[in-house]
Amino acid sequence: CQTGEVAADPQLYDQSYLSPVTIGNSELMLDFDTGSADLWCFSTESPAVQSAGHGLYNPSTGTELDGAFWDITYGDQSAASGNVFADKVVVGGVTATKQAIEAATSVSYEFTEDVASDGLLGLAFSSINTILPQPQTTFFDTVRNTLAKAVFTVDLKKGAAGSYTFGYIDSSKYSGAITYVPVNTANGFWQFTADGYSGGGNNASTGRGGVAIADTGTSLLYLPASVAKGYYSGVQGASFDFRQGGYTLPCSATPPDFNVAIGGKTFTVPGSYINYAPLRAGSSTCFGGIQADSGIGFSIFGDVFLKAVYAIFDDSGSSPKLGFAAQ
Ligand SMILES: CNCc1nccn1C
Repeated sequence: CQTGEVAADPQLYDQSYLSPVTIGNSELMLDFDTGSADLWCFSTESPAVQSAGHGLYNPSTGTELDGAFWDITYGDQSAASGNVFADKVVVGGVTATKQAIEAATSVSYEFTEDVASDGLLGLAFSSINTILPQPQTTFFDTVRNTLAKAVFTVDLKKGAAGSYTFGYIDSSKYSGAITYVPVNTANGFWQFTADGYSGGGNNASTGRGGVAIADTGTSLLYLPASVAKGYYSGVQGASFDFRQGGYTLPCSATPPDFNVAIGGKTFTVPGSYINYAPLRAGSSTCFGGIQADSGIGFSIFGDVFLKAVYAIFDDSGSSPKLGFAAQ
């Protein structure tokens, strides 16, 4: 029975968290993403103009899946595509002997520019894997029957290294009880229902909960427009900036804490997490860590929320569930 743990290293402003993964005989830094289900990486097949500065997977150690290809577009319209190989993947000591590796032959500029990241490791449900003609399993699904327990956990931190564990829950990483809620897998995400919100201006219109997904690959916390508006109504100098496409606030502000009720338990995001990052280096205006989820169709509990809790992604029972505990 396999268990393992791997570091989650924060990038600038906690924009993403990267973890070392051995693929074939390359060690790459991948962005673990519970909001998607493709394991893709820059490769020796990627055009040099797109892959400059990135670690590359060399498919010579793998076996090509003939006729298989993949093409993914994320919510922010970033995209990548390529072909597929089966190869050995090791994450924190947990080994998948034959994992589908999606080698990029084309990536959009968002990925080219993010030189610290060599690709993504999807941890959503394999039902949304983009490989055609036959979707393949995520790393977690590939190894889950070899794990001591079919779970992985997420312990992200603000401005410090956190960790992912596979196959076990680490009791040293949380305090109090774990609150579990059911997961709806219909859209392929770790989707749950938040009971309600409070904190901030008009107490962030408490009581209005909603459908949400837990997404380690998204930096911020996207909430119903009325909740986001209500929160910032209590923050001096905050406003919705159409040019920036979201709420901004003075970097000097100390925004109020924000509370989320899930499964009857309240989890608090410290206000400091919501003063997210300067619009550009040296700016005294910062982008807010809470934004409206308008047009998405559900709320996204990205890293701004996840770094305030210990999260358990549990597929060990008759149906998947999400656990949250105070860090
Ligand atoms: C889908 N989850 C995270 C995400 N959103 C935009 C890009 N990425 C990787």
